[in-house]
Amino acid sequence: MGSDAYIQLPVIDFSVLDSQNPDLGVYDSIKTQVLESLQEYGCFHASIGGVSPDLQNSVYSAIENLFNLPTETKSKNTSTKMFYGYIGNSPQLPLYESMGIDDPYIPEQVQKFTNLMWPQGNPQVSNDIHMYVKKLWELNVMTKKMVFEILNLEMYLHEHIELTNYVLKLMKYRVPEPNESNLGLHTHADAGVMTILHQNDVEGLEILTKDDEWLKVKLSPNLFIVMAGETLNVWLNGRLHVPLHRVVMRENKTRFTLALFELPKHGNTLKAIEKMVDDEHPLLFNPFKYDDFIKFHISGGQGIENYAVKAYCGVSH
Ligand SMILES: O=C(O)CCC(=O)C(=O)O
Ligand SMILES: [Fe+2]
Repeated sequence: MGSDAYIQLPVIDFSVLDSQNPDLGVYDSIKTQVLESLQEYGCFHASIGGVSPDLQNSVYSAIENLFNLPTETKSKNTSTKMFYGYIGNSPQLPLYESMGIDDPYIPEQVQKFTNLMWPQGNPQVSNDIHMYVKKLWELNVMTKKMVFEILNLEMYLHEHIELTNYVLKLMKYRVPEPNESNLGLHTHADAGVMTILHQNDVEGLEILTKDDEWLKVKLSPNLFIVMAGETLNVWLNGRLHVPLHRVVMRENKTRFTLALFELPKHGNTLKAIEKMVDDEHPLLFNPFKYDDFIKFHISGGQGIENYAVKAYCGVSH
């Protein structure tokens, strides 16, 4: 399986905002591009400053080393979030392996993880991962701020920042055996708020467009993929497109990727921002408790085209 054509994702340059006095016109133009891309594709490619090729290489070589550790060691990686501790040898996804770090923008959290994996410690890797995550986190925060601003929801931003936290996921996809399917990760929409994704060296990510066409995402080592999740669309009452995507392994090479997920905190109720609901935009999702949704998700209650949140609380009109 797999697609042949590439998606032409918009490339948005955030690095111009790094200067002390960014031009307001430039800021506004980026904001518009962000919203339009998320409405049309549910994602875009972002170019950011501050991630040197050296940093990138050292983070990916650390990821490779991490996955080479014994399964017993890797299994020590747990998360307060369901699906974000160590996953490997899954019969449904035999090519896929992953580890997660909770709240990775806190240096001590990354250190806790590296100390668990390398009991003698590994400050270099811990620092590199933290530095890298900080950049991805800044990109996430900026994107969310821009989306709220352009939809005139500034006054709701702070409250919605408080509703979420973050997990960094490190992923490995092995090369399929000759008799195995090349599906690395099944079709899904990200259930959280927003995902910042990076594929380093080997392609594999594919996105279903609004026209129902599966297209490959081109490998761009210097660009990050920003993707909307279903929770963001619950808040915004469906203003964005949330893309279904999957991973297909077509190259004869092990694939490593990295993703920063912004997820609702446990215990929270998620619902549309009132201002986003009116005659023209009837309510699309019933308010729901995130923990109840997770239970539903684990029980495999997905259904409707792999949009798990929509399957759980979507309103039928
Ligand atoms: O590895 C990838 O490129 C995609 C991973 C992904 O979609 C996910 O973990 O939700
Ligand atoms: Fe995903």
